[in-house]
Amino acid sequence: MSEAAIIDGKAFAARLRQTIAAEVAALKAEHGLTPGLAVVLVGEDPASQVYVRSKGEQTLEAGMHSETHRLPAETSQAELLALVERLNSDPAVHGVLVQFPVPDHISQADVVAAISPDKDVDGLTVANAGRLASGLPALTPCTPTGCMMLLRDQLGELSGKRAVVIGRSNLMGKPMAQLLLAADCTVTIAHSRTKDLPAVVREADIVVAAVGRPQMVKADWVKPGAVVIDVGINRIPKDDGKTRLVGDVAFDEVKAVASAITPVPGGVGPMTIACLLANTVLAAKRLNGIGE
Ligand SMILES: Nc1nc2c(c(=O)[nH]1)N[C@@H](CN(C=O)c1ccc(C(=O)N[C@@H](CCC(=O)O)C(=O)O)cc1)CN2
Repeated sequence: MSEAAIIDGKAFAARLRQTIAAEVAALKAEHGLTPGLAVVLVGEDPASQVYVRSKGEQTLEAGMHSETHRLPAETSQAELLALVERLNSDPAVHGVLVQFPVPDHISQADVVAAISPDKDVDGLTVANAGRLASGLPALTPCTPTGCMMLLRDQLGELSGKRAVVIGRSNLMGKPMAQLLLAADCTVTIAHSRTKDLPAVVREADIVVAAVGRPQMVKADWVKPGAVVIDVGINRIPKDDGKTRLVGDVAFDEVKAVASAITPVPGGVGPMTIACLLANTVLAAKRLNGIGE
């Protein structure tokens, strides 16, 4: 059997951003509407700082309004919620995102609950999660939305495929399973308590690994010909004392078995911010009564 195709998420995301920039230009010209995204970062987590900077840069590159609110780690929950409230009622802002993780003294659930569902470009509010689960139009979380785009591009029709999602987070595992279900896949959500995980994963035509355990999914877990989407972003030490980025999948061995696989880096990661821009445009259109 030949080696897996490597799914180039970086190139796909770059094309998606171009399409979004063209749509933004049309919205400005035809409706005088500039979609706006506000990103809030609390504290100085180094990875979050990089992601938030990229979000701001890519928002501007797409021709959109961008604002980044950097708050000190000691910011109280009340202060953060007051800022979210202000952004909820700011007409120049169509998407509000609070970067995670937030410091321990702040409740992530309370922050999500404060975001207006109409501006919830992370797709995390109960309203958007419920709409997705009910088959209603929703803003859907960015990383799973990006995974679906890569899967559709790779496989075309997803209906009838058996999919296993490893991980059950609100940001990734649960919405991924809902999106696959909406595409008529037969979906299993596996997690840390799943018995005989390798056997469960071996049933899948589509494997989505979002568990946060470096290189956990091995070659003998994967059905030959399956498509493997690796959502993990784990830094592991190298021999020279530096670190390198790996996913949740043992890439070098699994690529000999799968028909297609996303690399880390350069697979799913870049799709997250591209889909955030897409969600912001969608939110701006819905808030202004412009048809999709
Ligand atoms: N409010 C949110 N917080 C977080 C989210 C989210 O969707 N909403 N996701 C992650 C972080 N994230 C975006 O916020 C993100 C993660 C990874 C990438 C990416 O492009 N990764 C690159 C590698 C980058 C590196 O070297 O570290 C890749 O995989 O190629 C973009 C965005 C947690 N928080």
